[in-house]
Amino acid sequence: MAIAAAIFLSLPPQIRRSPASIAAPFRSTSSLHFDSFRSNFSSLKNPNLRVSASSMSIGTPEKISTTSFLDRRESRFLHFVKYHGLGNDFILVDNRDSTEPSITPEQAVKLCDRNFGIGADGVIFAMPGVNGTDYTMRIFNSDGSEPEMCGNGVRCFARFIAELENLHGKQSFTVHTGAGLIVPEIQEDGKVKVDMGEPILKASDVPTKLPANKDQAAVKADINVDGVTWNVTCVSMGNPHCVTFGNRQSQNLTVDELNLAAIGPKFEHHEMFPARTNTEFVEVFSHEHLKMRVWERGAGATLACGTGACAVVVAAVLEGRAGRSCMVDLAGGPLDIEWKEEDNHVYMTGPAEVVFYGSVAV
Ligand SMILES: N[C@@H](CCC[C@H](N)C(=O)O)C(=O)O
Repeated sequence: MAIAAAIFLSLPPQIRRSPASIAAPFRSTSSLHFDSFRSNFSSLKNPNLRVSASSMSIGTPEKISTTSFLDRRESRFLHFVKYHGLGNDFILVDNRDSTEPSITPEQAVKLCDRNFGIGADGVIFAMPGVNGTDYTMRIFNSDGSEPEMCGNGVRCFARFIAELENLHGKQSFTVHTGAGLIVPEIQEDGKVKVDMGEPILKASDVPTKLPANKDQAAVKADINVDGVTWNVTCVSMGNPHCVTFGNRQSQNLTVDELNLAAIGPKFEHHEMFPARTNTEFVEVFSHEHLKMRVWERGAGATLACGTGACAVVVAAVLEGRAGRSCMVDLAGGPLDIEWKEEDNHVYMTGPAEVVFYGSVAV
């Protein structure tokens, strides 16, 4: 697999354009243009990794328009745009012409590799809608598994669709996902507010084998992980989450002190989670302000997890630790989450940004 053609980077924060123009980042005349690096990259150890063009210029007019770039349909090349939502990064693929993803899970693993590929937490496919929805979103994690939903991913998805369809300003879409209907809405300021639907609390549907309470939910349940008894609440946002605020040794976590790489996989593969699990470790600052670190199923430690932040607020409400509307700090930045009493839906608001676009031979 060779990475080829032009790679364009979005502007660094200090020279980013106004929010209104961020909606059309590719059309900027001042994007960093990395047409470059042939010599640098050719010396890399991976002979399959190539960036083909040959000059680097900053502040040049664009040489390839977004539309012409994404409209190319050479069969050997996969054209992509890389986005991130608070550092949770994805390779977005225009798959609107087919109901099957254009690459396999094995190819996704290679593309997501941060040393030998493009580097990402997952690959997201924009596909035709079903059952009257505008679009379908599918995603492969960086380990090739397919989750039901991705919160940061769906914000990136909305911005990707707006770019593909040349839409500006406030826009909303209905998106079919493995978690059912999800409705992202691009706001005037460029952030994306997403109706993430209702949380699933029934333990067997999360799924978890942990003991349930009278409402069939696993709330404040004890789980032994590697000799430590953790107190957890399990929530599905379409995908499974195990949320913890502490363990027997430390009732209130200081999340920066955790060795996530050591403890995360032990939760992910714990026998109490038949579909594996995402795990959120949470510190409570106040009733409206939480901080979390996440170990994601199929992707490991990531800088942010949208479904995870939603699950955290639901769990915090169920445990009486926070109100229904919270700011959740993640390693990549904050998300605003609200679990509305009126409709029982969770709403997530946060950014989604282009990183670069390019092509890869597959
Ligand atoms: N980072 C995502 C979640 C992606 C899926 C997750 N790894 C899973 O397997 O469930 C988010 O922002 O929600």
